[in-house]
Amino acid sequence: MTTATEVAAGRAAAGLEISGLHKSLGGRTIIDSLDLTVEAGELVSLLGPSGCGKTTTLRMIAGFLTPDAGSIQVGGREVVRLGPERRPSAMVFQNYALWPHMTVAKNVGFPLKLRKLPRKEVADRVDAALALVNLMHHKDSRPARISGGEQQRTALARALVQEPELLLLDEPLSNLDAKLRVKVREDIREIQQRLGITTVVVTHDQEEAMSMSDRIAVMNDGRIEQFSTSVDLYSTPATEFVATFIGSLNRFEGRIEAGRIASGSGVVGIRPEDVRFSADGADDKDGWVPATVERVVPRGHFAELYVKREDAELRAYVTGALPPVGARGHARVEKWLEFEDGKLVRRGSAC
Ligand SMILES: Nc1ncnc2c1ncn2[C@@H]1O[C@H](COP(=O)(O)OP(=O)(O)OP(=O)(O)O)[C@@H](O)[C@H]1O
Repeated sequence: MTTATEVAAGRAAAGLEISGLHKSLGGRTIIDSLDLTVEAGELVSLLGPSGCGKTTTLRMIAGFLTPDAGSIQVGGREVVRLGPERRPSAMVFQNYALWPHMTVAKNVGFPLKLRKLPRKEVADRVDAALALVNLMHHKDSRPARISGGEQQRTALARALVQEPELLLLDEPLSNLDAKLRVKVREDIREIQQRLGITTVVVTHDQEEAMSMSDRIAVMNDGRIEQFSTSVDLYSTPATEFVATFIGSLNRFEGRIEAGRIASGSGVVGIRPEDVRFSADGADDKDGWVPATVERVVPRGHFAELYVKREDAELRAYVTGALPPVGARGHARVEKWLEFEDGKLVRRGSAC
């Protein structure tokens, strides 16, 4: 029998290199000269709001949609003119696209059957793929009889059984409930790392992208705004769009002067965790400005405070003892981001 390790060994890690990708649909530019390099063995998410072109990009990588211009190379080989079945990639669709009349094993083995591989080899590779996603016990079940998470794993096994050099996942968790989503994304990441398989995931969920990916390509209106690690995107967003899309932001037109929001030409962005509230002790100096708590929203392990200062209303994330609504004290902005024409120009700090 083929083991999971052999499944992995059968797969050469290959990088993906996209350059100058362009696509118009219905007379409108959907993807505009997009470049993206994914290293061998890396998991990259395409993250962005609805309609920004994530799925269109993934479908072009998979070969289901032909670009108007551009190059797509997998492992250094140009694949842009090849049909999906001739590309070294396998895609897991958002709705899984399982055949209801076939068992889990038959579903998983189907791509190999199409390639007319010997029956014994198909059986061995199906077993190995099912073992990999921990589904051997459902081998003979039909899709309707297994859970959403198990259907997702069946679809994943059907992609992995093909030993692709590149794995493509379209919104892999969108049909699962919140709790299962966390478990399945951990499973996907674990399998992806164990196999070292180059993977591109489409998602509109920033938490999902941040928890799974080596790097994230943040897309906006058919372009990549920034391509980096989640830590870097969060701390040093290149644009106001990225800063607003990744995490939460207090946004003001103007600038920070002696710890206060003052009028000016730029834009100031302040992460809620960079706002401090103190109910006692602070003086009106070092950026501490008199403030009143207007709203307290418990969020589990932290709370969101809405504090009103003379210069602005700020959202702050706080932990520990919560002040009551109406409490007076001081609030201080510890760190902030400064943007001009939508681009980051400076990171400011009160210290
Ligand atoms: N066949 C088509 N004809 C015309 N416009 C299309 C076609 N397919 C997609 N589009 C448009 O292209 C844009 C990008 O669509 P795409 O599905 O790639 O977005 P997305 O980022 O994946 O969004 P979502 O998260 O909502 O799936 C959308 O404005 C969509 O309406």
